[in-house]
Formats: sequence, structure tokens, C-alpha cells
Amino acid sequence: MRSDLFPGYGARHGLPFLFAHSQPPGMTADQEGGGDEEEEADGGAHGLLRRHYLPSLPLDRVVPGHVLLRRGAISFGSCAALLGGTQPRLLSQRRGAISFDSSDQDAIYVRMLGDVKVRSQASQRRGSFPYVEVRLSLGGSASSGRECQRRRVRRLFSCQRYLHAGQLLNGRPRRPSLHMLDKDYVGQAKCMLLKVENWDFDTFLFERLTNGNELVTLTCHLFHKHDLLRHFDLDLVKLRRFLVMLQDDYHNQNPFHNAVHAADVTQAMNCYLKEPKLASHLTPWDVMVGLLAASAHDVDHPGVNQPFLVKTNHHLASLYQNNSVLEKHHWRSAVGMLRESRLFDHLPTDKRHQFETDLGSLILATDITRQNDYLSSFRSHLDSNDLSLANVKHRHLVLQIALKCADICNPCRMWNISKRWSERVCEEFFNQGDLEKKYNVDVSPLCDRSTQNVPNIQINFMTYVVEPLFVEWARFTGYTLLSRTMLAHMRLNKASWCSLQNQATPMAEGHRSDEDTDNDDEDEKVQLFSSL
Ligand SMILES: Nc1ncnc2c1ncn2[C@@H]1O[C@@H]2COP(=O)(O)O[C@H]2[C@H]1O
Ligand SMILES: [Zn+2]
Repeated sequence: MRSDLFPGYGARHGLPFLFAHSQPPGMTADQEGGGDEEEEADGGAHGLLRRHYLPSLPLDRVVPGHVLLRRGAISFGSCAALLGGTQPRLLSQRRGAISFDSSDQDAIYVRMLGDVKVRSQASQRRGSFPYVEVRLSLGGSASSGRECQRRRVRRLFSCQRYLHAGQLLNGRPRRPSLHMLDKDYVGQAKCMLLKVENWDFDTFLFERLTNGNELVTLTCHLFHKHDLLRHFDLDLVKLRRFLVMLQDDYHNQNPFHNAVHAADVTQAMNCYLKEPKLASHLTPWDVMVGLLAASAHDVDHPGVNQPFLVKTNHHLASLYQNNSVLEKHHWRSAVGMLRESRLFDHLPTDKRHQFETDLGSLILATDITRQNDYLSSFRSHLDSNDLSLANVKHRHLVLQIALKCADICNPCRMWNISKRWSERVCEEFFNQGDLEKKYNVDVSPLCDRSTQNVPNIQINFMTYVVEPLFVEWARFTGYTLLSRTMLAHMRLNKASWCSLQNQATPMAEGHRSDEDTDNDDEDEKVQLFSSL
């Protein structure tokens, strides 16, 4: 690995934050940043206490007070800091933009990129690696500084966040050319919502018609439709505030893992919740957990996969011990936002905790590396015909499977929509591969654009990941029209990719992309995708 993958160096040279988080081997945090270290009497039985003052790196930033209070972000919002323990700036370690106390296990979550203040400065970009460069290029002019300051102030008025979701204030790129057409677009978006239960719902179009507010608009609509606001006595303002935060924390610049994907998965989840076999047993609680898990399941996704985070020693990988790293991060981020929004403040504590636990268990099920565990459990229940949906545990398993299906349902959409998702997901893989080459780390399977092609990736993904899951789902639903439609689309799409495969860029010699999969058993083929 090159030394410039490591912190300090990364931050100073404008390299991605993703790389600016750990220490070069053999170097302490203090050495790294030239920070001071001093010994203080703590006045207690411990005698002398060694404290590490964190260095101020060029890209370091002050964490504003309101951020300290919000979301329990890292240690600065975790119990130790809130209860008057260690001060954030005196914490024992730093990782990239953020300081944290590694001994504090109460942190709710760690933000991927730093804090809100920073994101509002680089309002056009979110995400890990292009991020620092954008910041640097914005850093120069006084007028841009003033504009950033203004934006930051406006952002504090959180009511504006939901009134003007998706625009200026929440850091999403403004979309050109709507202006006078806004009203027409809103009308058309409403029309689309009338058919929100149709499988041919086009989330890309919905994104345009809602001017980038697809996730907020769709989820709010579904909450109304399922009468969840009334049932749980929810405050609409708080719900919108939560959803705007959520939408805001998806990274628009990810070709695939962005808020449109979240909206797409939420729409699919709603279709599955409507399946008669399931719908008749679902409680409002199940519906609410299912919909919110779908909306939140990839929040703050950095556009690279877990192996990438592990091999670049990303702080999230160590925080979550290299295990379901991204999924845990999505879950904890969502919990942080839920708490900040106070959406469930009126519910009893045990209910709130129950909701957070259920949300986590659904989101963690989307970890594709665990696909076979869930699939075998589901299959064996179907084989023995012992699923009882009156049983809360069985219902929960079915909800997990439903969310898994929703997460990878893009190959089961109509060709013109499905193809766009396929191209986007491969673009994200290849972008990661480009980064890996650039920084001289192993290129992940399927991420090398010089040896892979889209049709081949799609055919394998459908054959070894999508089809086995949807076949079982169809069996569970009793081969409903929706299940048959999805399988039919998937098979047609696969045939289309097969015919396109012949025209695709030939693989480099010795690197046929199916080479790795030809002689392996199904499990290994799934694992190939699991590494994504
Ligand atoms: N069309 C697709 N082709 C290949 N991989 C996909 C496709 N759709 C989803 N995936 C992968 O499936 C994974 C499901 O979990 P993730 O959202 O973490 O990341 C997703 C992608 O890595
Ligand atoms: Zn997803």
C-alpha cells in the first residue's frame, strides 16, 4: 500500500477523507499531527492522567454546538460527552475529520463524512472521496465563504428543511429547468402516486417530478395511505423532518446507492407488504417498520463496499469489527436521525427501543454476504410448510426476506428501468475499481472495468443471487401475479443481457468474468457478489 493512503498525508494533500482516517503504521495520533501531549493531575485516585490534545490539521473544523447535541454523533454526542465526561477536543484518538473516544462504547453512530456544517459548505457534493477536493476548491473566495455562512444559518432553522426539502437548504443539487413547470410536475407526481402499488412505477421519473424529493414524498404518501400517522399519533412535521434528514444523508453522487434507490426499494417493499398472504397478517407496526427500514436501509452509503472499507482501514470498519459494517452504519445513522427528529418521543421507551431493534434487524438482513443464511432458513420453512404469520418471529423473518427482495429487485423491473439500475450499479463498482487502482490496492472482484462488462455481471447476479431468492418469494406468495411478473421480467432481462453480451467489450485474455464462477458451486458464486 502506498504511504499516501494514510492519514495526515491524505488530509494535507487533499486526498479523500476515506483515506484520511487512520495512522501510518508505527505512528501515534500525536506524532501524526504534531499534536501536544500533556500530563495533568486528575485530582483522583488515578494520579497523573495523560491527555492528548488533538492537533489541528488544515482540514480540521470546529464542531458547532448544535451538532454536538444532534444525533449523538460519535463520542461528541455520546454519553460520555453529554454527561460532562471527556471533552470532545480532548479525546484520545482522532480519525479523519472527527474526534472520538475509542473507549466509549455508547456512541450511537459515526457520521461518514464529518458534520452538517461541512456538508453545507460543499453543498453540491456528498460522499467520501471527491469531497475534500471540492472543499478545497470552494475554500478560496470571500463571497463563497459568506454564502456558506448564510446557508449554515438558514440550515439551523430546521423548519425550512422540510418546507423546502430537496432544494438549496439540504445540500442537494438544484435541478435545472423546472421553474414554471413546478405546478405541473407536482400534479404529475400526484398522479404517479395514485399508482404507487403498480410494479411498473418509475422511480427515476418520480424523482424528476418531485424535484429530487422522491424519498420524502413517497414515504409520506405511504404513511398516509396506511393510516400510520393516525394510528401512532405521529406528528406530520416531525415525520417530514426525519424523512428530509434521511433523504439528505443519501449521497446523490453515488450512481446507485442514492436516495432514488432508497425510494425504489421503499416502493417495492410497499408492493410486497400488499401481497395478500402477508397483508392479512401485518400489524400497523410491521408496516411502519417495513417502510422505514426500506427508506433508511442504505443511508449515508459511501459508494464503496465493505471490503474496500476494511482494506483501507476505514474507521467504520474498526468500529463495527469488519462485520456488516455498512448495514450497521445505515442502521445507527437512521436511529440517530429518528432520535433527533423526536418522531417517536411520545411513545413509551420500551416501544421506542423495540422499534430501533426491529429496524436494525431488517436493515442488517440486507447484508448480501448473509444472503444464503436467510435464504436457507426461509426455504426450510417453506419446505416444511410451518410458517405461521400469526407468530411475530415468523412475520419478522418474512419482512426481512421482503426487504431483501426489495433491495435487489431492480433486475425484476421492466427492461428500460432495470437496465438503468444495472448500468448504475456497475458504474459504482467500476468507480471503486478505479479508486483501488489509483491507490494501488487490490481491485475487488467485479470492479475492474478492463476485465468485466455489464452484461456479464448482470447475468451472473440474476442467476446466482436474484433468481434463487425470487423463486422462494414466489413460492411463499402462492405465485401471485406480482411474483410471476417479477420472475418473467427477470428472465426477459437476462435474455436481453445475453444478447448484449455478444456485443460487449471483450474481456482481456485470461480474465473472462465468468471464469471465476464456471466451476464453483452456487455458494461461492453468491460469495463473489457478496464481496460487493
Ligand atoms: N443489478 C445489479 N447487479 C449487480 N449487483 C447488484 C445489482 N443490484 C444490486 N446489486 C448488489 O446487491 C447488493 C445488495 O446490497 P447493497 O445495496 O449493499 O449493494 C448491492 C449491490 O452490490
Ligand atoms: Zn440497497
